[in-house]
Amino acid sequence: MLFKQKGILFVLSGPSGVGKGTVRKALFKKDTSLKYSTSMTTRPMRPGEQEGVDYFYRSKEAFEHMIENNQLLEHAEYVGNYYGTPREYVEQQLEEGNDVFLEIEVQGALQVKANFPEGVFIFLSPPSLEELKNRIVSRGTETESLVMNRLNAAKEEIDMMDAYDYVVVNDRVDHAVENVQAIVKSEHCKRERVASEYKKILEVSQS
Ligand SMILES: Nc1nc2c(ncn2[C@@H]2O[C@H](COP(=O)(O)OP(=O)(O)O)[C@@H](O)[C@H]2O)c(=O)[nH]1
Ligand SMILES: Nc1ncnc2c1ncn2[C@@H]1O[C@H](COP(=O)(O)OP(=O)(O)O)[C@@H](O)[C@H]1O
Repeated sequence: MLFKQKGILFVLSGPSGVGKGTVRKALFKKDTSLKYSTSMTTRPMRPGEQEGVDYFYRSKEAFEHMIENNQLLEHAEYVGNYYGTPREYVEQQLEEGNDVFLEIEVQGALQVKANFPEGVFIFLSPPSLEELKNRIVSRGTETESLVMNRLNAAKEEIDMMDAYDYVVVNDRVDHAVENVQAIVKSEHCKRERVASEYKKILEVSQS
């Protein structure tokens, strides 16, 4: 009997401004075996962003239609906009044996954990709240009141750290990327071991 292994779902999450996007982009330059799931959002496109690359940009109505039709694996309202993960791409890639990588905020990660407890959940943490504030301000994409909203959300999100399998501190981008790569490698080794034990049991039971 042929034993086909499913892919692993990796979820990178953490507060806004911690560097999730930066770390994910640097990781994808080094690791081409992971499939990135592009999210859908109702927030306006920022300069330099592209439809289908950074996000799928949709109206509130179109997004709500996706929710009603159960076409999102998870979704969250974050600082006044919707963000969500299209279900079909993720399920199809995992079924084909490909590893899928999500980069999402904390409420969404907790929903994915409820539906996919076998996923691997990584919390990207700032070295300090002070440094988090510096990063949000220096990125220059938010007004002062939005910076405060994001920092307040961050404090609540940091309290959720215990629900994750791993915590990676984003002190330096290259360190954080190496740590995420080490997690990916180690999860592969674990799954390989489990698969080879499973194969042995199948062989014994069929002989
Ligand atoms: N739940 C959920 N959060 C998402 C998704 N895509 C992006 N996010 C998160 O939504 C938050 C806001 O994203 P964005 O407006 O692009 O700002 P930035 O990531 O802080 O530059 C970030 O924490 C993202 O990681 C998604 O599909 N689902
Ligand atoms: N390790 C790091 N050290 C210093 N600045 C960083 C680091 N990681 C990310 N940044 C900067 O912090 C800001 C927020 O990063 P970003 O990737 O947009 O965060 P997120 O996707 O979590 O909201 C950006 O200006 C980015 O260049």
